[in-house]
Amino acid sequence: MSLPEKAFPVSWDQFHRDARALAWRIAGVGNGWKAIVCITRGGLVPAAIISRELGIRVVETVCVASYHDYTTQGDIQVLKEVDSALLADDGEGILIVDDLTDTGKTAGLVRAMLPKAHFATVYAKPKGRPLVDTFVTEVSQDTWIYFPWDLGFTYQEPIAEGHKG
Ligand SMILES: O=P(O)(O)OC[C@H]1O[C@H](OP(=O)(O)OP(=O)(O)O)[C@H](O)[C@@H]1O
Ligand code: HPA
Ligand SMILES: [Mg+2]
Repeated sequence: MSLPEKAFPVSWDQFHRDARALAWRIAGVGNGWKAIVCITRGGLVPAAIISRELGIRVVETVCVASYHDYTTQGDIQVLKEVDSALLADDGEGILIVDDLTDTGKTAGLVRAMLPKAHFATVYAKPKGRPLVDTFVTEVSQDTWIYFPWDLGFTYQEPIAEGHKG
């Protein structure tokens, strides 16, 4: 397991604010969305917030997994496809939501299912950025984003201790 150099920890409060900021940006793009398609599991949390903010009550999932060993990406697996009723019109009027795009592999796969859908993520890294239409914050490729649902309270070593030779 190789740990990325930089850490970007996100609290629940910050995630809520960032997901709301994403909802504001999507509201500026258009309205009348037919449904949200959220990419599980990470997309479930921003999808709940966006669904509430924009009044989109039809929320579908596409279930994809690729990071099987914490920070190491393996083969991408589609565990559940999008309901065929939502595949009409190549995804026109559909809002795809995920927590982040990193290498862009997941975004590329789901985009191919719904080519005309609008793709939104809360965070984006440079490799994945060209695959999403709307995002809130970009972090560098060598940064790992720690989401609040993956974290607990632990002792933090003082900064100076970590720099001792
Ligand atoms: O741009 P990529 O390199 O494809 O990575 C981004 C994807 O990786 C994570 O999901 P993961 O597959 O770990 O599953 P999870 O959402 O269940 O945590 C994250 O939630 C994105 O969906
Ligand atoms: O930076 C990340 N953080 C959490 N999950 C992820 N899945 C891909 N990249 C990341
Ligand atoms: Mg995911």
